[in-house]
Amino acid sequence: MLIGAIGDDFTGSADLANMIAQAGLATRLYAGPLPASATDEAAAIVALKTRSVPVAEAVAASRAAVDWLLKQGAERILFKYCSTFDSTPEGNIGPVAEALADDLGADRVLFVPSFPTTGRTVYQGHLFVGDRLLSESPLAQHPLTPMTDPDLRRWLARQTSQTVGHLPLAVLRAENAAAALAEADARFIIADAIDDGDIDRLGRLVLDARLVTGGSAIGSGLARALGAEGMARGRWTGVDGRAVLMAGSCSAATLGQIAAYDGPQRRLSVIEALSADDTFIETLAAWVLQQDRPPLIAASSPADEVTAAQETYGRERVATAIENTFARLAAALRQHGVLRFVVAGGETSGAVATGLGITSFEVGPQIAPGVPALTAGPLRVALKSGNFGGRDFFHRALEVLEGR
Ligand SMILES: Nc1ncnc2c1ncn2[C@@H]1O[C@H](COP(=O)(O)OP(=O)(O)OP(=O)(O)O)[C@@H](O)[C@H]1O
Ligand SMILES: O=C(O)[C@@H](O)C(=O)CO
Repeated sequence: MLIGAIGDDFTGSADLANMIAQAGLATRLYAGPLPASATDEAAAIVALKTRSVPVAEAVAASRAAVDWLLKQGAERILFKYCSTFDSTPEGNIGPVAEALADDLGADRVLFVPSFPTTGRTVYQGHLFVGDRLLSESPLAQHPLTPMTDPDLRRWLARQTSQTVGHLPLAVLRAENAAAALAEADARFIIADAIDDGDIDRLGRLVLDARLVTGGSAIGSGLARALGAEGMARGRWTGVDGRAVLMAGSCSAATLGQIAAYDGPQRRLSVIEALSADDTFIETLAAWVLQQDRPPLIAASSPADEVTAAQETYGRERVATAIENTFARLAAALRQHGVLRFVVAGGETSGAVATGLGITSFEVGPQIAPGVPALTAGPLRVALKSGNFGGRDFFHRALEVLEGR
């Protein structure tokens, strides 16, 4: 296993799997109880749910997953977090990186959140989303991990007792970058990177490191540095079976994709989700099966409606009810022979994968930057982070899952 990786959320892990697979490595995404032994793919990604859980829980789950990867023969470890460095002053990026660095005996660890294709870049130690500083982007208002400081050196330093340094762009692009890095007097180093050339430079720099951390782009830089391009890849085949689309993400991108989808649509209301019994699930499944074209079921609402529902019923309660409804619906539809599932939203995707009883996926072609087509037995699945994909994402996903 050339790359063993953990991701701190579900669709972020799928994003990483996509980037590594696109670079040419056969890749498997694990998303549930880990099997006794891994299959023989060159890259394995374990999807965790550690971004917003208490620090100790995140550290324990990450260490256990890395231990499993090492037992499967992983030659190097990649810790994937969000390209917008989603975390709080307590963690979880710093504490998890610290525990892994200790376990792996890594005396220098690079932090590479940059994902240039999606406009997330780091320059002078500051993270940009498009042409805005992170703290002036919508991420500053994130409900769980508000990113109010764009200086990643300062942000990471709050989360860890390790020394935090910086690899400036000019040094990265110079001939002697490796020597300069070797002499850095900090254990944790935030790396500048503003384009894919920088990502490739960083991929080469970390080739011999036991541990690297970052967004999904460094996964592809590393894979390319490993010469992945020439390696054999699994053959993707689509399926032309029944399909369903499910949206639980309320991001602006997902709301636009729902508005643009011209197939049959049905809303799943908060009230319905809170009181969903078996009869409701079967009725919803029957509606899906009656449609001539792939139908979309969406709970997604604009921010003010989400806030109102959360204030009335409780944030956790609403989220869990909607996620459980999608999970049960997916299980029922699977029983009725649905083979293609397209899901929008990280938490929603995790719930649906669990409902379908999937514990690992083979990674296929890219549907959109950050979103791969996935195979699990006879099923073809697309799991999309809230903010990813163009307006025609749902159509595009159905086409790719069908093999077109
Ligand atoms: N109408 C609604 N009112 C309140 N909560 C909702 C509503 N619709 C969906 N939700 C909940 O909002 C959450 C959306 O999170 P999810 O991770 O699926 O999407 P996201 O945050 O856009 O995606 P990502 O984490 O990939 O960026 C889920 O827990 C979902 O159940
Ligand atoms: O890195 C990203 O932007 C995504 O993979 C992600 O983790 C979104 O939550």
